[in-house]
Amino acid sequence: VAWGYEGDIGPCNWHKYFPKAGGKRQSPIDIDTSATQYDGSFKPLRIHYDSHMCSSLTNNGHTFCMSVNSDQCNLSGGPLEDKYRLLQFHCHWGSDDTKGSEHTVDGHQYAAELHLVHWNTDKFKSADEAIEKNQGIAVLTAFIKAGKEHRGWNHVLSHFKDIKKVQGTSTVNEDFNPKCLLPENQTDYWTYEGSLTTPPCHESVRFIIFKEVVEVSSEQLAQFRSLCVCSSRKRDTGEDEHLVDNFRPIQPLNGRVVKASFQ
Ligand SMILES: C[C@@H](NC(=O)c1ccc(Cl)c(S(N)(=O)=O)c1)c1ccccc1O
Ligand SMILES: [Zn+2]
Repeated sequence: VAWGYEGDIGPCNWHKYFPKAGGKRQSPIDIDTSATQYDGSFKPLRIHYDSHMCSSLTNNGHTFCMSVNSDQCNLSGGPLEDKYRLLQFHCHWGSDDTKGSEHTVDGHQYAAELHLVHWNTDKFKSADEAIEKNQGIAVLTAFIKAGKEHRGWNHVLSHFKDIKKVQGTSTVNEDFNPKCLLPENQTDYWTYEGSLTTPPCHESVRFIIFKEVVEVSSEQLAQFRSLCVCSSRKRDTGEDEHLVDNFRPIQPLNGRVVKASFQ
């Protein structure tokens, strides 16, 4: 079923075709820093990615998605009880630098948000199984704001011309380690239990959201916006429709508590 971020197929109607979108533990949420609870029991987060992973970059009409097929990119520790493997990473962004992130912090929205999606290899046999199950998915999340240029992002953006159109795919073989896209401080983060922020909105996700914000240049952010939604549907002026504002609105917390790894 076609879904999107505006009009009749937008987030307010997702629940009609994807019933879980109306659930009690949906994402994204606003992080009210005065209500977070410090949890001193978290072990150090262990993020072990190798860079010799062949991966492909695709424009799926909703975002760009760098899929990873390396069994050496693993995540464990922190709030996680099991070992998780990197499946893909993608971003959400806005039509200008004042909006674009899905989660907000004390009501503040950032220009973009990076999601590194991992699946639980201790409990499940495949990502397709894990994506529907509680504790199946862990997403490392970093906020992005406009500032100085980020050289690591250029490795990804350099492939965007190949995926400008929907279903465009480019193979990325160069030595690229997505760990370079994360902030330096990987000990301070918030974490809570939520859902996929896109249909089918399975309530299977543990979000781990770094407090430190990553900077990229405004020109790099503009490159995110250069992706096209679909080559077929041209606007009456004949120009491409760009993929922007692909962020879901804030969802009710419903009594969930956001834990903090720091005081
Ligand atoms: C947009 C893209 N979504 C994902 O691939 C996705 C998968 C897992 C997670 Cl955990 C997230 S998220 N945003 O919560 O981190 C997003 C998508 C494209 C096409 C069809 C369905 C579909 O879901
Ligand atoms: Zn996402």
